[in-house]
Amino acid sequence: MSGHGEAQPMKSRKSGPLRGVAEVPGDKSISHRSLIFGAMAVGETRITGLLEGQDVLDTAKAMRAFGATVTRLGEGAWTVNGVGVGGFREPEDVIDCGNSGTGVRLIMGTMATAPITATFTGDASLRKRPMGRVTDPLALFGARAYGRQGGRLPMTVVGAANPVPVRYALPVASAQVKSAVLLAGLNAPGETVVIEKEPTRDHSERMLLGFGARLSVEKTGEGHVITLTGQPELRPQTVAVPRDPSSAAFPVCAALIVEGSDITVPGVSQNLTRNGLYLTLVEMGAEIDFLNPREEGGEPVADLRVRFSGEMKGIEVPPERAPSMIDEYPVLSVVAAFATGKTVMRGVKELRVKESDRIDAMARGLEACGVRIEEDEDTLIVHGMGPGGVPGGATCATHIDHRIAMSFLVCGLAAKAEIAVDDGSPIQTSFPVFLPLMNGLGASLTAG
Ligand SMILES: O=C(O)C1=C[C@@H](OP(=O)(O)O)[C@@H](O)[C@H](O)C1
Ligand SMILES: C=C(OP(=O)(O)O)C(=O)O
Repeated sequence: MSGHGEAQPMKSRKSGPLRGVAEVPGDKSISHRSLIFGAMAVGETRITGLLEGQDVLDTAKAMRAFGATVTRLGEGAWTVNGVGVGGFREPEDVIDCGNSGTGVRLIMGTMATAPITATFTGDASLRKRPMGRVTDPLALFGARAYGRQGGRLPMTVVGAANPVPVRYALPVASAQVKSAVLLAGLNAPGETVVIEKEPTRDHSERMLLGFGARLSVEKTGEGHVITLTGQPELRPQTVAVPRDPSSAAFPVCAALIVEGSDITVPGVSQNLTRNGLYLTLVEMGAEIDFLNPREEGGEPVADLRVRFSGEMKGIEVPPERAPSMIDEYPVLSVVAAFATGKTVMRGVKELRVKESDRIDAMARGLEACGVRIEEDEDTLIVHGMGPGGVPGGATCATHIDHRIAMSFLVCGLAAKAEIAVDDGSPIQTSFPVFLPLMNGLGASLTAG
């Protein structure tokens, strides 16, 4: 949906201890990929635990527009009957990816090596985000893209009728760009190679192997060298989507700052390309037990028992950890505001090109709540005020950004005075049950 509907103000206020089990929904990255890889396989892919957030629903709709049959059987249970690698048909209308950078960039990659043309758009947030990072490597395959100034949506992509394979070193640490190149490489003859200096989330690599593609990852001095053999026949899979560690971050961080809390969050990914927040919280002194380690849906997971941690201290977050926690900096900056001492987050300029400029959104909102912030282009520094020390009492702007909305609502659960957000509706994109789930643990969150 290109509009995100009417603004939905929300509020949170100081809460009693959070208690209970927080069963967060399915992983957003893996949900998008199950639909897209399912659409490129021949036969029926069965998915359970699919995240039914708006971002993923928009990808499901797009897969239908390109010719796949996508069916919802029940809550989180979906099937995709794919058209095969290179089998996308030309959509009859504009593809609207709503709020989703992952959706639009992965789908552009997928159609870029098919002999079809598609026009993409999104909501006011997505239309501001840079697409050149994806269309530049797609041009090497022979695709052409015509967008607005600065490589913005709406944008028309003309797929390459005779694609050539590509060797591409990622100029930014981005799993979306890596995945777009790999997806384009699927329908190019020969070997497509992607080189990433810093490892980013590896769901595309894991899932491509699962769907039967020939892919290898070599760790070299240049970084990870990923080699994909083009034009495989992908085999349909049964995908059990694990829970989303980026959504789990919100109840986890809330429990760490709300006095007396003791919650369990089952099935949180321990994938090394996703677990940076959890390492960071432990370094800050968080009381987190990682229980019952096991595999679920092809991902290493553990059950997290999380208790209020009064004694957390500010730290320097290692910049090389950024890709493994890129979506978690907003909520980490809230925990940092309740820690003692300063938390320094460097190497985070990618945050400026997410659903909003997340450095600016967190800095302005935390300042409005009485927290001292320092920032530059690539850095966010939060001066902690200690347990319960954040004054609050502000309305924070969310800029059509679900993570900003949820972060300030978490902040309000432990601040001295109520915190409001101007628009919580974007929460629907990734965590539609956020309000009832948090309130079920004892949080005081209200809409309206
Ligand atoms: O590949 C993915 O599923 C994602 C990659 C990340 O984006 P970048 O590739 O822009 O870092 C992340 O922020 C996004 O939420 C999901
Ligand atoms: C950055 C995010 O998503 P996307 O890029 O898919 O819009 C996110 O979910 O935090």
